[in-house]
Amino acid sequence: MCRIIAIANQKGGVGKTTTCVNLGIGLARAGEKVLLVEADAQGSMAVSLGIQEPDELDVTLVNIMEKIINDEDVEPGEGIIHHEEGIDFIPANIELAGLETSLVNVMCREQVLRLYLDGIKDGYDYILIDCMPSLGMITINALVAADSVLIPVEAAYLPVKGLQQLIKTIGKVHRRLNPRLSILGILLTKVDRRTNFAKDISEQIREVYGNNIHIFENCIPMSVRAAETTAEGKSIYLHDPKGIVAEEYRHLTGEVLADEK
Ligand SMILES: Nc1ncnc2c1ncn2[C@@H]1O[C@H](COP(=O)(O)OP(=O)(O)OP(=O)(O)O)[C@@H](O)[C@H]1O
Ligand SMILES: [Mg+2]
Repeated sequence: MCRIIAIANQKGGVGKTTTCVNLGIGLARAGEKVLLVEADAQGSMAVSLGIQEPDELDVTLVNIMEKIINDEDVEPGEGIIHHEEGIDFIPANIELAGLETSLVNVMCREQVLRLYLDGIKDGYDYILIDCMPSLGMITINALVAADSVLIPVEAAYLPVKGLQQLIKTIGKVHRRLNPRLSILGILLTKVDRRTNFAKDISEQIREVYGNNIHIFENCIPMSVRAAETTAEGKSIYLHDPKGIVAEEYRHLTGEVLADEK
């Protein structure tokens, strides 16, 4: 059965896209069939996967969502790009911002992405959705389509306030629109191992949420190697296979695989 995981945090630059790409390719390297969906007008996932000018793409998630909105058929495989590292992906670009605005007047506007993924999910073991840094209608679409949410949190400041808003939104979507939705866990990212931030933040999150929310055992260190992958257009497993970031993303992949389906 396919598991759909939204990677979300309305705070920008916390490592959502980096995690989506490296968890996705990690799962593919473990033999799983994986689709990555970019739900972000910035197009950074497309760039991270080697597409230099996402705004020049002819077919993106936007065209596919427009077809669903207009009740038109989507061809099998339409808009899906095969990546040499063993995953499929659907990129997005700036046009997604326009679509978000026009969703206001659409019937079932929260369900558009779910309707699309319902039609293709049988072909995949995992679908990961890379969300944008906002809690707008496209992110709500991702939460409605998902089974669970992975929340990357940057371990550089005390993030509980922003997390509360995100967790409240996830709760609301769970109650009103998608009873399947759960929180897969919080992943600490960009951890500076010379400081105690990661430990402090884990403790602070546990104080506020008790053991209700899983915090992944491993965390992703701050490393220029991770930052370089974005520009290189390849995963950390190719860019720096023996480094600590690749090792931590392999651990995360193992934890996600071990999580009961
Ligand atoms: N572990 C890391 N160490 C150092 N830099 C990192 C790490 N992970 C990601 N980065 C860099 O930080 C920046 C933000 O990362 P990323 O794009 O993954 O975050 P994001 O949450 O998707 O951002 P946005 O909210 O804009 O979509 C990028 O330049 C990326 O290369
Ligand atoms: Mg991103």
